[in-house]
Amino acid sequence: YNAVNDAGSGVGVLGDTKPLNTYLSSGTYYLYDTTKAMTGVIETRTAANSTSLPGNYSVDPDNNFNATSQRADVDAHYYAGVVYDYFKNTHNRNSFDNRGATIRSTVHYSRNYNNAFWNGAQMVYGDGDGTTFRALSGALDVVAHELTHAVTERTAGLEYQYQSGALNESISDTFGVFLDKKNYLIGEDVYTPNKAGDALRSLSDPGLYGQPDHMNKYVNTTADNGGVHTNSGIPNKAAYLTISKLGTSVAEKIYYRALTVYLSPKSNFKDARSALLAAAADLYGSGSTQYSAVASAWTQVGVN
Ligand SMILES: O=C(O)[C@H](CCc1ccccc1)CC1(C(=O)N[C@@H](Cc2c[nH]c3ccccc23)C(=O)O)CCCC1
Ligand SMILES: [Zn+2]
Repeated sequence: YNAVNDAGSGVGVLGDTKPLNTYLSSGTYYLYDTTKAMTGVIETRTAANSTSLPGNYSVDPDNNFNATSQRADVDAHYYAGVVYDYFKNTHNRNSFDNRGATIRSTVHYSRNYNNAFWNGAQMVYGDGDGTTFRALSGALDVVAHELTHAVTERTAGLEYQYQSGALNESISDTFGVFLDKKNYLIGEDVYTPNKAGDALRSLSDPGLYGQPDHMNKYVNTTADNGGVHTNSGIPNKAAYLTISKLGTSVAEKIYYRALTVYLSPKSNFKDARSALLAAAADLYGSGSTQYSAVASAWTQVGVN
């Protein structure tokens, strides 16, 4: 039972090779990363197209996870490590609970499953049907979105309905953009694999994918827990305006402080404006250009 950490390698959903932190035990390599300063580990499992969780560990005989069937496993494991490192290195947060909790992912959930989710205990990813989605763990912004739900649950605890739910959604999309800096899109790497240039959501132009970008376009509905994936367009637009003005390294400090110090379960969009302003004032002063950029962003989306 020689349990040592091994520098494995794997091929991801987009066919790219990447290093993997694996674990050798009794001649088998596991997607089980013990290299982080956690009490827990980062572990990746497969549901093997069933819906039973957490499923069995993803394993390989030679530490080269390069089978097509392993691509979703590779990216879920690798990107979970990237997101762990982001919260630790950028915000000094040790896993989603700030106490080094194990980060567990399960891939190959169900059959042709065009979605992903955090179920309160772990991340779960479908393989997609190959038309609407390819394996959803293949997108860093999706993995960051899901793990940020866990952080939000342990901090602000934003109730997943109506405005607090849309805010919860927007926080996850915003940290998705903090991690996946190449653009202001969500899910573009895994959405409609046969169609280039589109995405699930756009923070810079929420209207592109049917989301409101101003309070006067707020959608009153009971569907989707009160339209949490629709009305997130409004705080998403404010986040875009803030990030494009201040840059990621300033914006992410303001957002993280608002999330962990000022937001609470029933916070609405107006409370979010106040929370972000309070965070900006703490970090840069109430007369700062950072403070006025946040104020301007929320005024532009009709939240004063
Ligand atoms: O984490 C979330 O907010 C979404 C969780 C959705 C879910 C909730 C409860 C049980 C199962 C699934 C998953 C993601 C999401 O935004 N899903 C949207 C859009 C979407 C994805 N696949 C779909 C298939 C049909 C309709 C909508 C969708 C949704 O479920 O609305 C986040 C990033 C990408 C996937
Ligand atoms: Zn979400």
